[in-house]
Amino acid sequence: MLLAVDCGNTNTVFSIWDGTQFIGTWRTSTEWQRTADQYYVWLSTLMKFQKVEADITDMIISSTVPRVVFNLRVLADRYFHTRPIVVGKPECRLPVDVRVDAGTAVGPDRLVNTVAGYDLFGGDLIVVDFGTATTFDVVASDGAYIGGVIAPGVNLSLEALHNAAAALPHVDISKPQAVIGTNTVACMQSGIFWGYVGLVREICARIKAEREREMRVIATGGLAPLFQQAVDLFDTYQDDLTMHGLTVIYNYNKDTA
Ligand SMILES: Nc1ncnc2c1ncn2[C@@H]1O[C@H](COP(=O)(O)OP(=O)(O)O)[C@@H](O)[C@H]1O
Ligand SMILES: CC(C)(COP(=O)(O)O)[C@@H](O)C(=O)NCCC(=O)O
Ligand SMILES: [K+]
Repeated sequence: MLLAVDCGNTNTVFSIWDGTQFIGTWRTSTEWQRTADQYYVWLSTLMKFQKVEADITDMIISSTVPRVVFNLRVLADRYFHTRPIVVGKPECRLPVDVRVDAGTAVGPDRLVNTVAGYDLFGGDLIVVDFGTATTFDVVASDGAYIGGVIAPGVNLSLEALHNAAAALPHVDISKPQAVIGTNTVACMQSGIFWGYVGLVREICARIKAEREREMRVIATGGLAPLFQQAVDLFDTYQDDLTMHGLTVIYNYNKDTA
């Protein structure tokens, strides 16, 4: 079975794919110091607890944090006796083209999102990923990744306000009742929530205008549901988009090995 690992700047997600479906998914915070032994104790404990029986024989990794890959490689070698496929490394082939400026190291999560989006929906897509950063990945009609947009993440923006201004508290994001806030927390939530709605609308509209075509907008990532339920910004919300992309890339590399 396949262990797929999606490591973002905030969270790392492990999923086990039995060839047909994901039979277990677990999330931990991203810490590059975590060792292979620590990962294994954590993972095997949760698997036992949820009675997930899996003979892991293969592993694929996408990591936006280069430093964590070393210990994940040790995990693969020591506990699963396999060499992982690492997205972004030359030996990992992608089923789509990447058409960006020479020398650009595109975030592997964005490449995986592109592959997943194209596999599920075909071309002419905008994938919006609400992670630590909010990324927009533009997928051409032939499935190629042709660039995109990187904006500060929702929680990052709230943290920045709190860190930079002495009188602004730490607040969690939620949809405010009104645009005009009548207390500090409501004012901050309004600025970030409605500011983000505007950001997503404007960027998607400009991408479509630049491409001179209609494009499907897919949302994924931790905070996508908040925006999905609150306003009409996306055509589709796809919770496990990145994980799906990892299985597609894994199969592609196996088939063309
Ligand atoms: N269900 C949730 N509700 C609220 N915040 C969440 C939820 N899931 C994730 N987040 C927050 O959203 C941000 C993005 O999370 P995630 O998509 O895991 O980021 P990354 O892939 O960059 O690690 C983080 O700040 C995280 O704490
Ligand atoms: C933009 C990102 C920080 C997003 O990471 P995430 O929010 O998923 O942790 C990541 O994709 C990255 O480090 N990209 C490298 C630069 C690029 O994609 O062009
Ligand atoms: K991500």
